[in-house]
Formats: sequence, structure tokens, C-alpha cells
Amino acid sequence: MSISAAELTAKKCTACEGNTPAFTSEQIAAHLPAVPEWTLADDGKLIRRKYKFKDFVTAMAFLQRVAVLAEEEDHHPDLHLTGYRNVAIELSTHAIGGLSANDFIVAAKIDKLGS
Ligand SMILES: C[C@H](O)[C@H](O)[C@H]1CNC2=NC(N)=NC(=O)C2=N1
Repeated sequence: MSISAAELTAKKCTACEGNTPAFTSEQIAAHLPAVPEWTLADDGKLIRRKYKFKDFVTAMAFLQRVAVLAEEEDHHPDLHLTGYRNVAIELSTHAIGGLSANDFIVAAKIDKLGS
């Protein structure tokens, strides 16, 4: 059974201990359909979404909104700004070296921010 975007955005991230197992490929497959703009990396250890904004200021304003969300959730994506208006966001759970529910919760909440 797949989880929906609405179910993900209704959740809060929870502290992730190093002994929590990373998501299995089955768990990843159950969560990815809720965040269809996000691509699973080849190694299965992170998800990524790319954006192109109209200018630098718009890209930075979006990143700032993502930063506020990350602090609220205490779960922090890797944020990349290249070529002044191209943004790439990568989500993984550093404590476990792979994906957890937190990554999909934050991805769904980023999607809800709009761009
Ligand atoms: C104590 C606190 O929950 C941890 O340090 C959090 C902070 N933000 C985090 N963000 C991400 N992406 N992975 C983590 O393992 C992580 N750990």
C-alpha cells in the first residue's frame, strides 16, 4: 500500500537514531508515488528534486522558505544553488546513511510550499 502526499504532510519528523534501519526498497517504493517530482538516486540512498527559477532572488527566497521548514522539522536537506537560479534539493537521513520517513515528509512539505 502506498502512502499519500496528504498523509505525509500531516506527519512531523521524528528524531532518527543511528540504529534505525534505512528504508528498504519496498518502503521506498511505497513512499515515492506521493512525491512524484522527486527522483531516487541510483544508489537508493537519497531523493532529489531540481528547480529552475526566473532569477537569483526568487531562487534564494525559495531556499529560505525551505530552510525555515527544515528547522521546524529538525530535518535538513542538502541545498544546492548553481548557475544563479538552478536549485537542487537532496534529502537523505545522514544519521543512518539512507532514506527514512523523515525524508519523504520533508519532500512532501517542500512540494506543498509551491515554487
Ligand atoms: C538531533 C537532530 O535531530 C539531528 O542532528 C538531525 C538534524 N537534521 C538532520 N537532517 C538530516 N537530513 N539527517 C539527519 O540525520 C539529521 N539529524
